[in-house]
Amino acid sequence: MSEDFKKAALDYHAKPRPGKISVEVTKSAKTSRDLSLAYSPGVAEPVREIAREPELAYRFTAKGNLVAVISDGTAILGLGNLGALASKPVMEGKGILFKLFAGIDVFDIEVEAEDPQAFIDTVVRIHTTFGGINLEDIRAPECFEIERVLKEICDVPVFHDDQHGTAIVVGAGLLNALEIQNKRIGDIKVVCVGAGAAGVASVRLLIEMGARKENILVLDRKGVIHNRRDDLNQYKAALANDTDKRTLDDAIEGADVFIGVSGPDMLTPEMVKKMADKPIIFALANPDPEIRPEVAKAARADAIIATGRSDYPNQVNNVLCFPYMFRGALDVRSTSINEDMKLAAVHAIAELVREAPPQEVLEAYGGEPLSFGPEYIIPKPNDPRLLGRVSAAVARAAVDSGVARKGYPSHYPLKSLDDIFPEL
Ligand SMILES: NC(=O)C1=CN([C@@H]2O[C@H](COP(=O)(O)OP(=O)(O)OC[C@H]3O[C@@H](n4cnc5c(N)ncnc54)[C@H](OP(=O)(O)O)[C@@H]3O)[C@@H](O)[C@H]2O)C=CC1
Ligand SMILES: CC(=O)C(=O)O
Ligand SMILES: [Mg+2]
Repeated sequence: MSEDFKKAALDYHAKPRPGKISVEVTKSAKTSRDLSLAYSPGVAEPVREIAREPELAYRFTAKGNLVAVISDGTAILGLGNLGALASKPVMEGKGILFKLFAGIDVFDIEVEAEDPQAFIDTVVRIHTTFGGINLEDIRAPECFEIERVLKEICDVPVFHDDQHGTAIVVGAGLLNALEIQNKRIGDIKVVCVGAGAAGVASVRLLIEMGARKENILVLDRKGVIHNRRDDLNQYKAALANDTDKRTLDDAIEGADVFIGVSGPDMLTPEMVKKMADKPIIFALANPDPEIRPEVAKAARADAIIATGRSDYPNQVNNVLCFPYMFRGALDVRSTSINEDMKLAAVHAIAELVREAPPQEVLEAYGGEPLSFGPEYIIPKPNDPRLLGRVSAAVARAAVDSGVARKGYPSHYPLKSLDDIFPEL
């Protein structure tokens, strides 16, 4: 990042008021009658109703459109464990994306937790406030157990975005990239650098989508995860293969696909040159990818390249998923987010690039035409069609798989954010 850009980023966060998000009032509260309805004595009525029938919290409070974005700050982007408070700009950032793209209100919550159990206890104690829980930037392997336990206890959807949001968008981008490169998912050799939240979930989902475990080499800081290593946690061990390859340099030879969810500058031009014909390179570490697209492209003109950033083509980033995953889940009052809902999101996101994007998307990206191809394998984050398509696919899958407490919404598919609150 240039010094100018760093300063611009700090100014953006500081001015004209600190931070990126605020709370808004949704009802008139000007007159004494308004105040007597909003507060005392009128507020006692919904209190009594909710005490009698807890489901009525969805009718009388903001719960049904409110998501907690919760972190302990142990894996902030690719910056590492910088503590709960330092994660707040990212959590506020997720909050604005939830609001802008799916109309969902967010409280960002940064938890000072001495261990995973303390984090779990905190979330359990506050979860009733929310319609859904988005876990964010929690390091592996702790994140897996944290999510498992919270899913078991909480009766609202719990979703670790760095795991599943990332995996879903990787899956969608890869389906399209494979089609362009004329490769089949069951045949491809994959190298995934990063065996944390994003890496483990992405590899699991790719296997669910038809990739073969024996064709996937996963690496952590110590190199290739193979079945003669005795230092693997259970999540890494489940992805270990019987292989003699030990380093990224060994593993990348002949690979069709590189997925980077680790840290900056891991992949060298020499490694890219050793990949199979028509390679696919998803260098997704934030803020700095495993290889710069211009460097990868210079090494291999036939590569399709994606990053997690907004300043290059093909932004494979979980922002394409989490707002709409929660929109769909909230609108059918789903008790969880299951595999059917995830796969529905993969296909809904992937399919959007087959159709010409709306004019507003083209204008936001410099007016250049966008058509399905190596530089357009995944929708742009500001594509308004994501709201209708992805939330509808997720809601339908929730209803069909039996985790929804309400039927498929009669006001779906959503055409815009103006449609999200149907008349009661
Ligand atoms: N584009 C997107 O949408 C997203 C991108 N990401 C990015 O992916 C990265 C990982 O995030 P997340 O999974 O949440 O983090 P985790 O902390 O859960 O996992 C990080 C993983 O990367 C490995 N790793 C880190 N540095 C290296 C290295 N130098 N060589 C090899 N492996 C390395 C770690 O190895 P070890 O296990 O040995 O410690 C670990 O397995 C971050 O940069 C994040 O910004 C994450 C989510 C979404
Ligand atoms: C995008 C995101 O969630 C991350 O980099 O952690
Ligand atoms: Mg994250």
